[in-house]
Amino acid sequence: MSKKRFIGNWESIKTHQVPEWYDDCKFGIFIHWGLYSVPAYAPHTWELGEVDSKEWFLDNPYAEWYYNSLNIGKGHTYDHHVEKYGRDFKYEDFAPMWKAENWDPDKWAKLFKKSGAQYVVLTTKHHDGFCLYPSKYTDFNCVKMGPKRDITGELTNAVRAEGIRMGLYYSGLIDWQYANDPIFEDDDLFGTSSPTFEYADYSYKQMMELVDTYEPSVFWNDIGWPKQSEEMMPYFLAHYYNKVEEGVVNDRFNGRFRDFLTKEYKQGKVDRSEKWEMCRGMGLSFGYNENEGDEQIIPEKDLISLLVGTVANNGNLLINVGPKADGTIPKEQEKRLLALGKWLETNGEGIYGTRCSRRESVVMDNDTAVHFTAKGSDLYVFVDGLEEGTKEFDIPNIFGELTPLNKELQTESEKTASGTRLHLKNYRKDMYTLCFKAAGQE
Ligand SMILES: C[C@@H]1N[C@H](CN)[C@@H](O)[C@H](O)[C@@H]1O
Repeated sequence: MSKKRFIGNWESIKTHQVPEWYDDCKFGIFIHWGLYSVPAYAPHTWELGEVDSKEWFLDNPYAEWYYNSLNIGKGHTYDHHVEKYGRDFKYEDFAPMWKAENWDPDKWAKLFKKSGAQYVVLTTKHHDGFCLYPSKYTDFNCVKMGPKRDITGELTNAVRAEGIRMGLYYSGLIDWQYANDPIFEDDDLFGTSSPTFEYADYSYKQMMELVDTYEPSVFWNDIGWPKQSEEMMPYFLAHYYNKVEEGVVNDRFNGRFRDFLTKEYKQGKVDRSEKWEMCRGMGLSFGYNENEGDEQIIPEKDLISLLVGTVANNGNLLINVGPKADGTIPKEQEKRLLALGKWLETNGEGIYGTRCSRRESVVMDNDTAVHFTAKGSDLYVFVDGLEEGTKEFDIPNIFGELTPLNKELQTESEKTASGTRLHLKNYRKDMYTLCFKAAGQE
């Protein structure tokens, strides 16, 4: 079949279909790495959405917002900066300190492979405006200074060599090299961000050079798109889809278009009728935060539950890693990725390549949950949140044999008036969420 061609108008763009791969893959890894990884500091305060934006920005837990936390001139991060680096030390002064001296992109790619991730999304330019690729339009980039390497290029090659798709994040509306009024609340995000035609032109040209140079499978725009160039959006999207046939974009293009909806932590309206993706840090931050160790980040059990609950409701999970400035991934984050990968080795059949079941998730009275996925006529039943040593568990409205994907698990199924009672002989909590195949029962 000849390749579909798009032209730069909304009528053409709106014929774009979400490619199967994005529905099949279920799990990706976000990477926030940049100058903010040098100070690697934020207070461990709230999860996004827990407090209103006025409180949020004063003690921002996002370590990748270090620049703004200095710009507002108060709060924990500002006080920490003055004490450790001095009042006159500018954010840009971190650039020569970022060496990435221990960075081995192949090692990262192999870890991502072991985690079971099917795609990666790397920050190519976050809000601070520092580019993790040799942009033709600014020298404020990681080849001209700091690591003096094409981080995006090297990681793209390493990730693709492992058969994983590469996506790119770009901060479309905020670039503190073009507009850096301090942001004290959400309204400032959209009211004062990058108000010039100059920036609109700059960002359009950077997004095009990213597409042409790296041909990313995912173009993950953030915050929004400059109003001054909104009418250029269809041209960008047509160019992107013509260049990257299986490319997808998220929903952060001023609400004008999307291939998938996004949730960030618990923020964002999604429903299972449309493809969506949930992103979050392993802790409260995307960028590495020295205040987030093993105790402050999501436990393996909850990360696996998050994946299952997201996939069962038509979502992908994009879990973030925040590497250290030297290029190593914090041990506690690596541990979570390996736990995910080990669980997926056993239970991935009920995750990858599945679609939403016609059955919706059920929360049981003892706080356990039953989630469903489907693959053709086969149903996969996930039992989540069992206590250590649980001996039996009732699954409503499913009748017949339930075969555990975890071959270590010894079970017996007993038909009851309302469904199936599972007798679990040796459930251990390190088995995490259990998955059973109910052949032909979707
Ligand atoms: C994925 C996250 N998106 C938010 C904007 N909603 C950013 O402000 C944050 O730093 C991170 O990149």
